[in-house]
Amino acid sequence: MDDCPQQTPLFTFGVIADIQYADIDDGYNFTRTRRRYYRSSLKLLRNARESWSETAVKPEFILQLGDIIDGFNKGQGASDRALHTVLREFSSGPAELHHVWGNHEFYNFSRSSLLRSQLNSSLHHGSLHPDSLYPDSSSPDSLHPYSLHPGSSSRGLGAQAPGSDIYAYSFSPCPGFTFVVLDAYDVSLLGRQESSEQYSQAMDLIKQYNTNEDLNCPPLIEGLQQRFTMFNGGFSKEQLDWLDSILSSADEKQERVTIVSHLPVHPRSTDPICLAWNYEQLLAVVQSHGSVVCFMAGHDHEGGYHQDTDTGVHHVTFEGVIETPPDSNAFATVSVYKDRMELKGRGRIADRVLLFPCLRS
Ligand SMILES: Nc1ncnc2c1ncn2[C@@H]1O[C@H](COP(=O)(O)OP(=O)(O)O)[C@@H](O)[C@H]1O
Repeated sequence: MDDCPQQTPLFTFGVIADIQYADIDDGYNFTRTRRRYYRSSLKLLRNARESWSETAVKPEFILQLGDIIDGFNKGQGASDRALHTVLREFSSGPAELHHVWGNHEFYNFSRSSLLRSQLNSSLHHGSLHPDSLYPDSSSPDSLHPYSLHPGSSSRGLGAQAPGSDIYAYSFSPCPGFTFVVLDAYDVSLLGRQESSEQYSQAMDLIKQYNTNEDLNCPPLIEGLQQRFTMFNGGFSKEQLDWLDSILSSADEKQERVTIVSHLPVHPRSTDPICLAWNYEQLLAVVQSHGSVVCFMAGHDHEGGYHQDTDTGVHHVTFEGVIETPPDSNAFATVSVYKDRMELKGRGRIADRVLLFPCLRS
């Protein structure tokens, strides 16, 4: 009997990426190779939400992997309205939300307003109030997420990244399992004030590789160096050190960890133009811990998958809603067992069984 796969999941969760809603006509990606369905993305989100509401085993939480609304909203003065529309669609869903931040979050909002918004799920997880997207902007510092210390709650919020404004935190939906939300634009030209030290450092870094006047234009047309564009970013040393400490603790407790980020970090799980700037450093941290089982990302709307041969870690890049035709879908429901995760994809997203690698001591 022991050899029979366990049939009842310990818990389930939903995943959706790159909704990029805007109340505008369809368009195309920059190279005009793929259609973007800006209004339809809301309908596909509704399909996902209805499916999650109707399933027998309700998801414990939903991972929204970033780019929830499109940057075009900003030019139309529609950022708040579009975000409100999308969050209202989510709010009737069955589960708490964990939001990841992507480049389009920063096209619409400043980092400081994001930290105070509903998109900071380390503050708001589980309770959506779409009528108050922007809590009082003079909210007291006591509301600031990083006033919390690295903790060890068995459910809900765990540790949060140090530093004044890094949006990264961990949570544990079930004993033995930890999820880590990473901030892939911690080192970036996006969301950083031009007068800031962080902006200067990001500019120094990108200019080592990209000499184009338009830094959104990749430095090369192929190869890994393409990733040094302004629509990507990376992880600071503080965030990497924080992740390292979270994973050390998970190793000790023999937990299984899933990391989520807008940007993918494995070159074989994505078009290299979508990789995080310092993906090698992130992979090195993951490699030095046995607890990580999966890395989930968005950004590359075509999706991708690779199981790292050294670590056994599954790198899943989810197909984006925005480039999914209205008669299809792009969301997933993941059932977690003690030895595996079963990913049930809908529409463009493939089904996968993600067996956990052996625990390393
Ligand atoms: N090859 C490119 N050259 C110049 N600008 C680009 C290029 N690709 C994307 N951009 C610009 O970068 C920004 C982000 O691109 P976009 O396709 O919207 O990103 P995403 O894939 O996250 O939706 C947009 O302003 C877009 O015009």
